[in-house]
Amino acid sequence: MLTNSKLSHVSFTNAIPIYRKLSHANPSKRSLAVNNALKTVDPTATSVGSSNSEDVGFLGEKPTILVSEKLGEAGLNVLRSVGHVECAYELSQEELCTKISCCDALIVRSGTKVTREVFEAGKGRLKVVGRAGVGIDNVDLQAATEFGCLVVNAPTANTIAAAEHGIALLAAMARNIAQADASTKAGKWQRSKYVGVSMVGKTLAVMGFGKVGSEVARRAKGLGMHVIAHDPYAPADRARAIGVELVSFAQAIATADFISLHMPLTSTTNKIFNDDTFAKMKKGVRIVNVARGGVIDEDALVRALDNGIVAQAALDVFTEEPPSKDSKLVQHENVTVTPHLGASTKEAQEGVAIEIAEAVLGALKGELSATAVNAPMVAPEVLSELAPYVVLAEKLGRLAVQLVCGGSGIKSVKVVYRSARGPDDLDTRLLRAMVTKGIIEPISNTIVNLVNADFIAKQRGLRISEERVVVDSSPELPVDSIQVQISSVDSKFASAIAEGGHISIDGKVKFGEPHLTCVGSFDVDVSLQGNLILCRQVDQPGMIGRVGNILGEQNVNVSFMSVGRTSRRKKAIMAIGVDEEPNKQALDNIGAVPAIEEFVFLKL
Ligand SMILES: NC(=O)c1ccc[n+]([C@@H]2O[C@H](COP(=O)([O-])OP(=O)(O)OC[C@H]3O[C@@H](n4cnc5c(N)ncnc54)[C@H](O)[C@@H]3O)[C@@H](O)[C@H]2O)c1
Ligand SMILES: O=C(O)[C@H](O)COP(=O)(O)O
Repeated sequence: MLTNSKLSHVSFTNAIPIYRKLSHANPSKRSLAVNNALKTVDPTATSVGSSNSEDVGFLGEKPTILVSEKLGEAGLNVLRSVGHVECAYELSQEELCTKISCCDALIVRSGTKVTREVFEAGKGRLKVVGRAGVGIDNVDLQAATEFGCLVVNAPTANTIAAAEHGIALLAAMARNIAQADASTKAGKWQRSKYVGVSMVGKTLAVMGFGKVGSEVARRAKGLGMHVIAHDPYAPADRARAIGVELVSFAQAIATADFISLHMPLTSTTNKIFNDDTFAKMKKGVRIVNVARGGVIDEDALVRALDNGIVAQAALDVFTEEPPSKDSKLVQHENVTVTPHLGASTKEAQEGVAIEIAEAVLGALKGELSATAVNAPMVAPEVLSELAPYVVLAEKLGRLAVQLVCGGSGIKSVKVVYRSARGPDDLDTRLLRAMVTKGIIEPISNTIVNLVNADFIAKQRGLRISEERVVVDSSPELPVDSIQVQISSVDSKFASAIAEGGHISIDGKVKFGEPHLTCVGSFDVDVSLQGNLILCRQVDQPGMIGRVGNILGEQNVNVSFMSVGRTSRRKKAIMAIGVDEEPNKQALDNIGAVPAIEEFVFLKL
C-alpha cells in the first residue's frame, strides 16, 4: 500500500479583506466573486478608525482615504459617509509617502505625482488610486499594477468644461483678449495693435477626436469653422455624424489655420509637436493646447513663434506645472496662458468629485470599476454572469497547485474553457486572472488580483495559456466547464495526472456552486466548499463507510462524497468534502486503510 505520509500543508495566505461587501445580509454572488478578484488586502495591515460602517456596504473598519488635491464638497461628503477622509494638500513627496502607508485609497488631480515610491510606501494597504479627472500621466501605472493597486479615473464629468475652455482660448487668442486686457488696464488704448483674426470659414484641425476633441469640434462648427480631425483610433462615422472629416496627421497640420490639441500624453504623443512638425505647418498657424503640455516640445514652440510659423498659441497646460516664472514660452507676447483651468468649473468639479468618490468606494468594496485604468473593464452584465465561474476558477487553481509535488517548479499552466459560445462572446480575462490567483497565492506571499495577475505570473516565469473548446451545451451558460492543467511537474497524487502527462482537474458550476468534476482521468462530483480529501483505492464495498467512520470519530463533518472509477472493482477515486480540517490521527488512519493506495488532503 502506498500512503502519502507527507501531506503537504501548504501555507495559505488567505487574505481576508477588511472591506467586504455585505454578502452575509444579502448574499450576492457577483459581489463576492468580484471582491475576490480585486482582493488585495494585507491581513496584517493595521486598521484605522473604529466606526463600524456595515450599513453602507463595508464590514469592519472604515477605510482611510487621503485626498491630496482640492476636491468638490459633494464628492468629499460621499467619501465621508463611509470612510475617514483626510484632505492634505501640497504634500512633499516624502510627506505623501509617509501618509500613504496608513491609507487604503488616495485621490489626486493632475498636481500629485503618484510615483513608484508612493506605491512602495503604500504596499499592502493602498488598494486604489482615484484620479479626479481624465489624464493619468501623473500616475505610474506600471508600478500600480505591480503592487496590485487599482487606478480609476473620472473620465466624463469634465469633458464639457475642457471643451469650453478650449473654445474660450481659441476666441481669446484670435482676438488678443488677454493682451488687450492687460494693456488697457495698464492705461493704454491700443486699438490698432490688437486687431485680431476671424474664425469663421477658417480650418480648425482637432488633434485627438475623443470626448473633449469632439465637443470642441461641435462648438467650432457652430462658430462657422471648417473642422477636420486627426485621430488614429476614432471611428470615421462618429466624425461624419458631426460633419468632421478624419484626416492624416500630415494633412491636418499642413492645412489648418488653427490647431487644437486633445490627445493624451503617451510615449507616442510625447513632443509630437516639434521642430519637424512645426516646419510642416501653414505659416501663421494658431495653436491651442488644453490637453497636456508634454505633447509639445516647448523650446521648439518658442522657436516657431519667433520665426512666425506659429502666429499665436494659447496654452492651459505645460510640461512642468507650474512653469518657471521666467519661461520664455509663458512670457512670449504671442502666447496666452491659463494655469491648467480646463476642468475648473464649479459644475465640472462637483461632477468629477462625485464620479471619483463613487468609483473609489466601489473599488474599496471590491467591485470592478467601469473606469478602471489598469484592469480589464468588464461590463456589469458580463460580471454578473461570470461570478460563479470566477469562484470556480480560483478554486481549481488553488486545488491544482496543491497537487504539485514539492520541488517541482511550475512553468506552464493551461486553462481550457468548454463553452457553447464563440470566443467573441466569452471574455475569459477575469477567469484567467482567478486561476492565476488560485495557483500563486498558496505558494507565495504575494497577493494576486485582477490588476496584477498577468504581471505576477510573468514575473514568476509562469506561462498561462488558454484554450477554448466549443461544445454542444446551452449558450445561455457562459462556460460549461473549466479545466486547469499543470505541465511538466510531478504530482503528490499520481491519479491527478491525465493521459497527456500533466496534472489535470475539471470543474463545473452546478446550481450556482463550484463543483470538482474530474481529477486526472477519473470523473467525480464534489462541491468545492470547505476542504477536500482525495483517495485512490481499489474499488470495493465498504470504503465510503470506513473512511466516513474515521472522519466521524475525529468529529470531522463530511459535506460531500463522490466516487469515480475506471471500471468495476478496479481503481477508483473517492473525493470527500469535509467542513473541518482533519487532524493528523484521522489522516494517518485513512492512510492505514489497506485498500487505499494514495491520498491527499487539500485546502480550498
Ligand atoms: N486642461 C484640462 O484641464 C483638461 C481637462 C480634461 C481633459 N484634459 C486632457 O485632454 C485630453 C483628452 O481628454 P478626453 O477626455 O477627450 O480623452 P479621450 O480619451 O476621450 O480622447 C483622447 C483621444 O485622443 C486620441 N489619440 C490617442 N493617441 C493619439 C494620437 N497619437 N494622435 C491623435 N489622437 C490620438 C484617442 O484615440 C482618443 O480618441 C487628455 O490628455 C486629458 O488629460 C485636459
Ligand atoms: O486630465 C484632466 O482631467 C484635466 O487635466 C484636469 O486636471 P485637474 O483635475 O488637475 O484640473
